Amino acid sequence: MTIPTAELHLHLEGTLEPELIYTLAERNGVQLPWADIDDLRSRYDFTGLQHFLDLYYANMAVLRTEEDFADLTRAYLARAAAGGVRHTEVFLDLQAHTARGVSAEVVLRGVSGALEAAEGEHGLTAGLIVTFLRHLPGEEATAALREALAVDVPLLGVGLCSSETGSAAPFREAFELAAAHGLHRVAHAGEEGPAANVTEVLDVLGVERVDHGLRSLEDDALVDRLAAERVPLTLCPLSNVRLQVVDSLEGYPVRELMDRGVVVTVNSDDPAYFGGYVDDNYRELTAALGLTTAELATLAHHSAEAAFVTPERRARLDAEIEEWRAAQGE
Ligand SMILES: Nc1ncnc2[nH]cnc12
Ligand SMILES: [Zn+2]
Repeated sequence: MTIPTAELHLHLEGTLEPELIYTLAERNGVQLPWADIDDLRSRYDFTGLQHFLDLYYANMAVLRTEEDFADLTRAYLARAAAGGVRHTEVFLDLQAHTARGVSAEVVLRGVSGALEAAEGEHGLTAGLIVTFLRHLPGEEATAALREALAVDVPLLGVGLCSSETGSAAPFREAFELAAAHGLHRVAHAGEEGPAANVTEVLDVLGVERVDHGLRSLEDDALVDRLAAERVPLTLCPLSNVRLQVVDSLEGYPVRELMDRGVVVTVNSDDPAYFGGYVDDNYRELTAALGLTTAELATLAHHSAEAAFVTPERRARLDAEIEEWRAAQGE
């Protein structure tokens, strides 16, 4: 039985599998620049974040209609549920679609409709986090949030992702607008960028969780702060290997961060690109580091603690994790 968990760092567009890219390209009459699906797959050998992002944004060209976004979301939810995900908070790069002429309404209705059906179909609760693109100007993030707020779909929060270059300060206004609307706030930082980027998103954007945050380890005082304030890090082990942020899972510092009191969680980031969904991340990390049942249960409990859910929902997830632990016989 796979470990029950919340998934808190998952880019919906990063679940776009090569097969679905080809299906949607055919459905929408989009000409792909690859010879065939194997040619596309052969390009998934990334030298770093920007190399990956270039392909990730290019592949989004096949997503055009509300049905496309609903199909993508349903495919992810079915795979996630099969892999033990009980609650998911899905990132959506809205600006990457509106920039291509797909309306916010088409995107948000397709995704949100599928997320709302997940509880009935899979017993899986889900929320939607609109992620701002850091390589674009801050005012465009604010405008994207206003567009999203004008569509009648429930939003859980906002995030910040894409290339980790430049200051996050231009996004302060967008994050303040989000806070004023009662939305949760997260941001990618300390993935390829330095520990100072983590401090910046905490202090300038007021984020409640940090996505990746691995390079926080370069600043002892920051690690102590994350632990003291119980600011969770949403780690993505397979992503970090595939984007060459770390050399291998054998040296992955998840145990070190747990031992130092940091609320670390395990997530998949862009599973269609990085060789695995969240259950694959748990399994490969366990194989590499020899994680015990108790350590795995702690990681899963961290995901419940870090999730933006009601105390009742959290308690149900914690109880499922304890049932899983008991079933392991340790
Ligand atoms: N790993 C990642 N880092 C930053 N932005 C992203 N967008 C999708 N995946 C990302
Ligand atoms: Zn990410």
